This record gives sequence, C-alpha cells and structure tokens, in this order.
Amino acid sequence: MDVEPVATDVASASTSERRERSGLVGLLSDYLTLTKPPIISLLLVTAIGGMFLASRHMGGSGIPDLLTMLLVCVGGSLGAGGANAINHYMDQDIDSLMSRTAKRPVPGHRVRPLAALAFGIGLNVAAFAVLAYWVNLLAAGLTLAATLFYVLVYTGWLKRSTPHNIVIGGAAGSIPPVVGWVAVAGTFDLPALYLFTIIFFWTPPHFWALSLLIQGDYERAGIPMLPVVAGTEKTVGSIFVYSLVLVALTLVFAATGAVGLLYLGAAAFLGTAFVWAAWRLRQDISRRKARNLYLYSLLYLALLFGAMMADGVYRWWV
Ligand SMILES: CC(C)=CCC/C(C)=C/CC/C(C)=C/COP(=O)(O)OP(=O)(O)O
Repeated sequence: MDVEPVATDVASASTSERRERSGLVGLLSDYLTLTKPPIISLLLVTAIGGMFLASRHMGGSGIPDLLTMLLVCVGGSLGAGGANAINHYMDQDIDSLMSRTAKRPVPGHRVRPLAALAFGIGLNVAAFAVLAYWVNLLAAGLTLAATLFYVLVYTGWLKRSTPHNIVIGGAAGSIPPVVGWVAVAGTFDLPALYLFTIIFFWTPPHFWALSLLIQGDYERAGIPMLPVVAGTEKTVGSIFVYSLVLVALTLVFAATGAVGLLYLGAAAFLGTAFVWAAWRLRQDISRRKARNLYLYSLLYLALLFGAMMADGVYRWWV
C-alpha cells in the first residue's frame, strides 16, 4: 500500500494562517488547537451517553439534569483539553518530524513549550475543581486519572516503545463515559464498565486505520505504531479481529438489560457496517479503504452513543 503521508493537521494549518492575519485571534486559536477540540467533542458525546444511561438506570427519564450535563461538559473539556495540551508539550520533538503535526503550535514555534505545559496543567487543575466542587469527587478523580494515564503512561512511555501503545493507551479515552455515569449515579456500576470496554475496543481499529494513512509519518518519527512494526497485512488483520470483538460487545451489552431494542437495532446495523468496512480493507489494503474505515469509525461511535441516549428516553416515554 502507498504509505506516503498525505494527511495534514488541518486545524494546525488553518491556525497558522489565522495567526499570521491577527495576533490575538491567532494566539487564542493556537491555545484552542492545543486542546484538540475535535477529540474533545467525541469524548463529550461518550460522557453524555454515560449520563443518559445512568439517568435511566436510576429510574429517571433517561435525560440527565441539564446543569449536571453542563458541568460535566465543562469539567470534561477542561480535563481532556489539558491532557491534550500536555501531550503537545511532551511530543514536540516527534510532532515536528511528522507532516500531520509539524505545524502544531509548539513545533511551529508559535507557543512556547513551557507555556503549553503550564496551560495543560492549569486546565487540569480547573477541571478537578469544577468536577469535585459541583459534580462529585469520583468524577473529578477519574478525569484526573485519565489525564495522568494519557500523559504519563501513553505519551511518556508506551507511544514510543511498543506497538501495543494505542491498545493500552486507549484506556484513557475510554474513561469519559464512566465519568458521565458516576456524575449521575454517584457510584461505579456494570453498565459503566461496558461503556469503558466498548470504547477500549473501538480505539485500536480507529487509530490503526489512521496509522495506515500516515505510516510514513510514524516511520520518520520512529513511533512503533502497528503498521510500522508488524506491516500492513498484520495491521488490517488486527483491525478486523478488534472490529468483531467490538461489535460483539455492543450486542452483548443489550443482553444486560441496560439498553433496549432501539439500541440493539442500531448497534446491529452500525456494527455490520463497521465489520464490513474492516473486511473490505482486509480484502483490498488501500488508502481509500483505510480512510473509509477511519472516517466511518468516528461516525459509528457518535451514532452508537446517540442511539444509546435515544433508546433510554424512548423506553421511558413508551
Ligand atoms: C481527561 C481525558 C478524558 C483524557 C483523554 C485523553 C485522550 C484524548 C485519549 C485518547 C487516546 C489516545 C491514546 C490518543 C492518541 O494520542 P496521540 O498523542 O497519539 O495523538 P496525536 O498523534 O494526534 O498527538
């Protein structure tokens, strides 16, 4: 497969253009870029999904209290945004070697490394304060744990040392629905573990599809992502196996009774398309198929959690 890196960090590229146009707007835009807003949006969808599910589990309408939702979104955005800013600081050397990330604010010399670090730490302190004071200590502690796992275990260690980096590191991104759940339920329960596990198994196929598209970048930076270390055939095989486990998990979840038929139908439909996309990539290892799976995986997660929310409200309503 042609592995020439074509993906560019669109957010950073446009940031650099804006920065040239206007000093203050550009600076604010760079700091916003440090938080990786598209990733935050997806994490919030999963956190809100956890809140809807917990609300239904507690015998409520399935629609969580709006203020709690807002506070979780604010606290979660600060926590995840802070973790991402620290990631920018820690990865500045390798980011400067990859075309997708070379124009980011730190390697692009528009934000000083220590300023990015201080910004990231500051956001995490604010996240902890918001969640601990207005939501609960468990939600605050879990968010902090996600940040520490992401920056210390994934960014500082696994990312540069093992092809299993994204498998284990994905645990950080699997915590937001659990934060949403405990924000509403106050305690940890089995459905929250399911949500965690679903995202845990979603992350590798999603990230490996991206890794296939930017394999050249990872090779240049010496990052042992699976395609670099094990080759494209092994990677698409692993993507397929993880996709099967992911979809099986989403279906078994319905058997627990935490979700209903509306969710089950959506999980079956969306999951079939996921496995189909992974199978097609396995049959024809091309950039187009890898990009299809990568983009679909984003849509899949948002729609799966959307179905979960709609399902709870529907069951309360009928
Ligand atoms: C508080 C909280 C919920 C934090 C979650 C942190 C988070 C965004 C986890 C996502 C999982 C992950 C390993 C992403 C890859 O980062 P990367 O450094 O490989 O990505 P990059 O190459 O784009 O920088």
